[in-house]
Amino acid sequence: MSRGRIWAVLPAAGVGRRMGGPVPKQYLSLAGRPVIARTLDRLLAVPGVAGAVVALSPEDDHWDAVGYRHDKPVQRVPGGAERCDSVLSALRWLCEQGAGREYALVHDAVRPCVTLEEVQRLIATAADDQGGLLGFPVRDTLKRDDGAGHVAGTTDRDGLWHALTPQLFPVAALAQALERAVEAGLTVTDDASAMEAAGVRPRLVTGEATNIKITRPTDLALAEAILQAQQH
Ligand SMILES: Nc1ccn([C@@H]2O[C@H](COP(=O)(O)OP(=O)(O)OP(=O)(O)O)[C@@H](O)[C@H]2O)c(=O)n1
Ligand SMILES: C[C@](O)(CO)[C@H](O)COP(=O)(O)O
Repeated sequence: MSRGRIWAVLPAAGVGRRMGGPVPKQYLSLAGRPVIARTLDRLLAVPGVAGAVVALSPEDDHWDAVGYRHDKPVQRVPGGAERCDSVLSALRWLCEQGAGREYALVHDAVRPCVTLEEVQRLIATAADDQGGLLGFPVRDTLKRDDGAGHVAGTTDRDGLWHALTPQLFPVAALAQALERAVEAGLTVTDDASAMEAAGVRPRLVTGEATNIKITRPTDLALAEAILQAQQH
């Protein structure tokens, strides 16, 4: 059971190198609406979510044109050089507002197909000090390469999960864990890995494989098909 308010935290300061093109992928049109607007719609529709903090590049000149409006508050903060810096910026802002003991539901701005059901499952299971993340078990056979285009071995997939977002943690605890991970020079590609480095064992909560991250050009058409399928 949640002991405090929950704030959606959206890192949205990336440049989308793998997507390419002049417009960062969070601002590309997905079925007639910017990706980031669709993602915000989904998270702010969750009854327990009080509002959102979006971390944008200091050079961002697209957000204002989106003109995003919602009954719940949406705060813009400056993002940083890496995803973890952008998340930290949003968490620091929340701490300044006195929300350090509340919860951050950190979600990539470029995962617009996340469902209400999976977010509610995460909140119902993981709103405590341990926190948790959505994920799903690896389904395919895994190969390790030898660096020269041949198979060096087959890796046991038993117990391996794909990490998704959202990831849910207490605001101040996650901020401290990320700060320490950055200071220690650790590579933290998600929020849970900073908490793991701090000795926490976040819960793995089953999410949907359709909660894709728009990363490469073909993902846009895939996301559009997923959104269409979700309407039926
Ligand atoms: N300095 C950064 C880098 C990434 N992100 C955000 O983190 C999320 C997931 O990152 P990713 O898919 O890697 O986005 P990009 O960094 O934009 O993509 P790429 O790695 O291809 O450049 C995205 O919402 C992205 O905007 C961020 O807020 N700040
Ligand atoms: C946070 C994340 O979405 C979890 O899958 C992911 O780590 C983002 O970064 P990536 O470099 O695209 O894996």
